[in-house]
Amino acid sequence: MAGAKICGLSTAETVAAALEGRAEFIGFMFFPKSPRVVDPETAARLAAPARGKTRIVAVTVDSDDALLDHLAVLKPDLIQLHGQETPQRAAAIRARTGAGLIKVLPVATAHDIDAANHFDGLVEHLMFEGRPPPDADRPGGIGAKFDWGLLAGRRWQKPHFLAGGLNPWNVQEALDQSGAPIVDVSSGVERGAGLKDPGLISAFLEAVRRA
Ligand SMILES: O=C(O)c1ccccc1NCC(=O)[C@H](O)[C@H](O)COP(=O)(O)O
Repeated sequence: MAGAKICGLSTAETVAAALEGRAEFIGFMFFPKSPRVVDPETAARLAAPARGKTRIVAVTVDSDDALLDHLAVLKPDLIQLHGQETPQRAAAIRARTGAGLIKVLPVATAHDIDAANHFDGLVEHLMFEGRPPPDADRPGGIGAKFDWGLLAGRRWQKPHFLAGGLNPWNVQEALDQSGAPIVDVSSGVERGAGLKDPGLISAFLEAVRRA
């Protein structure tokens, strides 16, 4: 069975829905322009009932060291690198924080997937997400899909994530086409910008379980 991550949580009700549906990962967003942004103290409060039951992920975009240090109040299991971080910067973040890393690679073509080789073994998980259009105001969480078949038969040292444009109605097809071991969703379980819906979270996790 595939694993699932529910990303961009900002309320106790939606954290509870993710836990109830047995999400393996939950994500909190620390990119200031995101409609899902929370501060580290709020994330720590929301994450308290989840600790030890699921893996807690802090999503960052080309973060400076001050934010990384501030994330200590959350004690994330993993830090998601969603910007232009190089392998050298990823190694420095791992050393500074002691957290495992998820490195996100934006994908439009098969060539984009090769970039993963620079991070394989260095990070705990790779994540492949549809490449946002050039005029997007943020590098993720906008429902951008790619050809899921590009991942078929591909494996790296640790299980990888598929992300971008998934929802309760297409996740089975995405898993069938990609063979991805873990899926990640944000806007596909929302009823409005940044507003996660507990019912959609449950439906997504149920669809992953059934796939
Ligand atoms: O969610 C955001 O606003 C965001 C901003 C900047 C970087 C990353 C962001 N989100 C990351 C994610 O939530 C995941 O990549 C997500 O699974 C994919 O988003 P979606 O296509 O909306 O499901």
